[in-house]
Formats: sequence, C-alpha cells, structure tokens
Amino acid sequence: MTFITSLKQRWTQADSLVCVGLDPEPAKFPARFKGDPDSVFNFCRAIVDATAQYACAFKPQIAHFAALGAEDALQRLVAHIHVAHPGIPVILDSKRGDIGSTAQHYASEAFDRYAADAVTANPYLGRDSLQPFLDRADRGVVILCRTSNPGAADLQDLVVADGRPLYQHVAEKVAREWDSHGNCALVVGATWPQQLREVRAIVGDMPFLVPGVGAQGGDVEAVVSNARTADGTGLMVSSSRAILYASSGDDFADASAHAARELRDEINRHR
Ligand SMILES: O=c1ccn([C@@H]2O[C@H](COP(=O)(O)O)[C@@H](O)[C@H]2O)c(=O)[nH]1
Repeated sequence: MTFITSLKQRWTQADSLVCVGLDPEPAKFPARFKGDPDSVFNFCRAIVDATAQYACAFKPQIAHFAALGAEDALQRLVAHIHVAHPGIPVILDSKRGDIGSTAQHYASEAFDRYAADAVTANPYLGRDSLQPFLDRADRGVVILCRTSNPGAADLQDLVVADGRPLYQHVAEKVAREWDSHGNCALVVGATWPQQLREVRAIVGDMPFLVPGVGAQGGDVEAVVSNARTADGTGLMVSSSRAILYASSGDDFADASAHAARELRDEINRHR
C-alpha cells in the first residue's frame, strides 16, 4: 500500500488528523529512565503504544536520535510501529536534499535503512535533488514549503517571479510538475494560517504536514479552517513536545495519550 493510501485510510479509521512527533530528549525523560541504557527506545515505544489509537502518523525527527548516537533505537522504533501498529505511516523527519548521486543514499537511508513510509525533504537544490525520493512511488515525499519557524519569511517569502513568494512557487512546482507519482505532500507551519490558506488554494487536496501547534503556539482552529480539504481531511497536524513531555512523572504515557486525544478532539471540533 502507498503512503498516501495508508494515510487516507488512517484518517478515516482513527478519525484523527494528529501526527505524533517523536523527538527524544533524555533530559526530559521521567526519572524511571535514568540509568537505562536503552532509554531512548523504551521511552519512545511507551509513547507510541500510548498514543497510537489517536495518531494518523508518527514523525520521528532524525537529529534527536543521531545526536545521541541512537540510530539503532530509531531503526527498532520504526520496526516496532510497523509490527505493533500496522497501518500507521511513519514519516522520517530528516529534511534531506543534495545532488542526485548523494540524494540516492538519503532515499535509501530513509526508506531502506529506517523503513519509513515517507520522508521530509528540502526542495532548495531543485527537482533532480528530490528525484530519488520521488521515484519511490510507494513512499511519500513531504517537501518543505512554508516552515513554522520565525525565520521562515527570510527566504521563503522572497518574491522571486510573477509577483509571488518563493513558497508559492514551491507549492506550484510540486503540485504541477514534481508529483507525477501522486506521492508528494507539503510542510506548511501551523503558525502561518494565511499561508496555509494560500498554499491550499494552489495545490488542491495534497496532504499537508503541519508542525507548530503545541509548543510553538500555533492555533488549531486557524489551521483546520484554513487548510482542511473539502472532505475535512488533508492534514497531519504534528505535535512533539506537548505530547511527549505532557508529564515527567510515572504517568507520562497516560499523559501523552491524554494530550494526543485532546488534540484530536480539538481538531475534530473544527473539521
Ligand atoms: O516547519 C517545520 C518543519 C519541521 N518541524 C519539526 O516538527 C517538530 C515540532 O516539534 P514541537 O515540539 O511540536 O514544536 C520538530 O521535530 C521540528 O523539527 C517544525 O517544527 N517546523
């Protein structure tokens, strides 16, 4: 099954547009993980198992694992998701992009080494840099369009042609030229409701990965009202810290489930 097909199935089956972000930071783990040599895996697995029923996708952020030398934990975590929660797609957030010969290896890293269903990618180097990802028709390519961070406007808002900003050209290119296998999605930050609306108008029903609610303060109602598709889907609203670290006590897993359920319900109230 392709990434887009399993995402659509999951939106319906779980009645959820919540993407649970997996950004392990051992300093924030509950005390019970102190001294556990496999704490990254064990913490993340507990979060995955607690939140799976509310998730349309999981999004591990590779830097959070690589900086700890925990690539093996990431590999086992993705394998655990596929076995214990089949049908929930995994988006590896690695924001890759390089010349084609190197991008081949990044595609293999995401899809073969880590067995991710989709990967985030940076379009800055142009189409050939994304081609190795785009060619994997069964996997998703989630392309940065208008990111959630305060500096997003520095480059992404530059008016580059036709009186329109760069991020709109990215949206246009992806939708009209790069999505020949129908496996593309876009990253558009929750912190920019107007831009969410503009990009939605350009790309039709293409799925959006929307980080920036929770710890970054994005407004859920504004996200949903500006960016949902006509059938009330089209979004993977991603939250990491607000779910992962909802409690630092022994109730951390229950608290993460509660936070994921609350986010799902808030989104659904506005769909
Ligand atoms: O524009 C972007 C693209 C990616 N991210 C990533 O999403 C999560 C957000 O974490 P929160 O704790 O929910 O703020 C993180 O992994 C970022 O690398 C983003 O925030 N914005």
